[in-house]
Amino acid sequence: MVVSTPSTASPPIPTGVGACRQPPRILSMPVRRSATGDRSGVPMPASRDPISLPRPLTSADLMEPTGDGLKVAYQGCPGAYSEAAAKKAYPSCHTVPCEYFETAFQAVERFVADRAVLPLENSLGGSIHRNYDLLLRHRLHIVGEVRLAVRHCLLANRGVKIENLRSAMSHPQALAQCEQTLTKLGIEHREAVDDTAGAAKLIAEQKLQDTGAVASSLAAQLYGLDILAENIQDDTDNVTRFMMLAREPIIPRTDKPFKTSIVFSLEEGPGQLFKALAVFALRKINLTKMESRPHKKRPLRVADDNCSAPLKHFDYLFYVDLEASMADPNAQNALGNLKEFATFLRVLGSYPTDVSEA
Ligand SMILES: O=C(O)C(=O)Cc1ccccc1
Repeated sequence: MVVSTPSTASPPIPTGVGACRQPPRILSMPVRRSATGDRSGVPMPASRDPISLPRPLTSADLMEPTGDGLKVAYQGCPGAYSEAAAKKAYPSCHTVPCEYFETAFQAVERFVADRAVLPLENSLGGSIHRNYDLLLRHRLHIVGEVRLAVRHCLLANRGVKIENLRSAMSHPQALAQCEQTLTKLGIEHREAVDDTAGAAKLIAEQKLQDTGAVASSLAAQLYGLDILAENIQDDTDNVTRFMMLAREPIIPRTDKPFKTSIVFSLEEGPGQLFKALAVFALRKINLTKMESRPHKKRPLRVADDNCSAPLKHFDYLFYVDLEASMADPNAQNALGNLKEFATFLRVLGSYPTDVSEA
């Protein structure tokens, strides 16, 4: 097998189920870096020096990298929780702050970044629906999940006391997660902004005296704010689940716990959803999450290989997470069966389950 290196892309990450199962025999490995300098854990010699000649790829090289040199795009300012999630997934990555989620997706699509990180659900606030829609409108693949314990702090400019605060500024999810505590502290008004760290930055830059930010302790440090209260979320078990997205899927495995995220739509009619769920129940595949999104009035341009894909109308879209790997024939059969009657089906990704402490 000859490994080819794409001219502009990252080093080759094999695509498709079952690709590269055998340890590859390398005949030649061109010395080339991508425009973004992506190294993704694949050996890339810098010169013809015999000491730095390429070593054969191992299966470890084909796993998700831990992040050395990897660029990970996230929505928000430095100190946002999404950045912490990126660091948890890829400890030695470079994080790339982006103004909007859309920008983070585009950064990966245009090879400016290698991964995007996206918050999808929270143990208190539930699903972040807008981000589910983004997954469908773009062609990125879920390659990992990270569960992050979110501990909110109340931040304010030096010298400001809690009694001086009339307003709390943050991401809407963060404000919702602290609603009762903020009210108990006597803070009446809420101001929603795009991200928690962005609130901290704005309060510091504008030297606001009557507004506090709900954000991380790291944001306090980065923007020179005082921490007036810690752990202000209404529920101590406040966990957010983030997804890691990439241009190419990873090779699913069966030697460790994997999840597979899918989205599908069905014909209208009695029993359709029952039939869809039976596909998994009959094969003893556990579902860890299910979300339905009404779409009757909102046509969707679903990303596929044809960029001029027509708008499609779905009554409902069902997002389901399966406790199964796409490398498992049982899961492949289940999806094959679902495809027979679903009006639309897309596998968003098959990725290792985050079994670490949140
Ligand atoms: O605004 C942030 O810091 C984010 O990363 C989004 C978010 C907001 C609240 C909880 C978890 C993630």
